Amino acid sequence: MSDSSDHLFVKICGLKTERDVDTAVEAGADAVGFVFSASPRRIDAATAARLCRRVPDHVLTVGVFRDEPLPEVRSVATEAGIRAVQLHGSEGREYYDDLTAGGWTLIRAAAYGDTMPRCGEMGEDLLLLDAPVPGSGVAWDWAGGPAPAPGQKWLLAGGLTPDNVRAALDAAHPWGVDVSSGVEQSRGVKDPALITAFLKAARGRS
Ligand SMILES: O=C(O)c1ccccc1N[C@@H]1O[C@H](COP(=O)(O)O)[C@@H](O)[C@H]1O
Repeated sequence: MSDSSDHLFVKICGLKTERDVDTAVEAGADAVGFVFSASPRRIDAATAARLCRRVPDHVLTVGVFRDEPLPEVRSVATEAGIRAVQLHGSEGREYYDDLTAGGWTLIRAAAYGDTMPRCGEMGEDLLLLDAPVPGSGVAWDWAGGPAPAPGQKWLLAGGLTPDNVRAALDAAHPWGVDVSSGVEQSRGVKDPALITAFLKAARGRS
């Protein structure tokens, strides 16, 4: 993961095909995400393993989970060969400690709400602030409330698109962004042109 303060980290999530992965990598994504939870984007560990083999080392491979049992998370993450685990449910501290000990980078997803989480308080490496329903394509009020304290590593997600990502960055100043629905032609089906447009817009090259 790049630690450069002027580099915007961009994760493209919910990839299911070789074309999705190749497009995201060629467009300059820093991370690609594979969903292992109930979702139109869900893939199995064997498919993810095949896709991960196409991903160069400088791009982080992330598995997305939501309240699956810890042994299942470990087993799927191992078989898929992903390097990071993103947890979206009410997973306890034991998940973070166990998976950190196993060598995975941990991303903790939290819905934006009344209490502002702090990056690292569960042992995670990265915090992700999302809409209440993950993967719904619904945005939250990025500009309307408090953001994590400056200097924290956090990703903004929820309803981002090539058209609104610049405004979201200007309003919330996250360390990085994460998108799924906003780069799809239909629910669960990625659009290569939208993936490329999102990367260009996020990096200010539109
Ligand atoms: O994408 C899903 O279906 C999903 C399912 C379960 C947990 C997380 C999921 N996706 C995450 O949601 C955001 C992106 O949301 P959006 O579609 O761009 O609004 C991202 O963190 C995904 O990893």
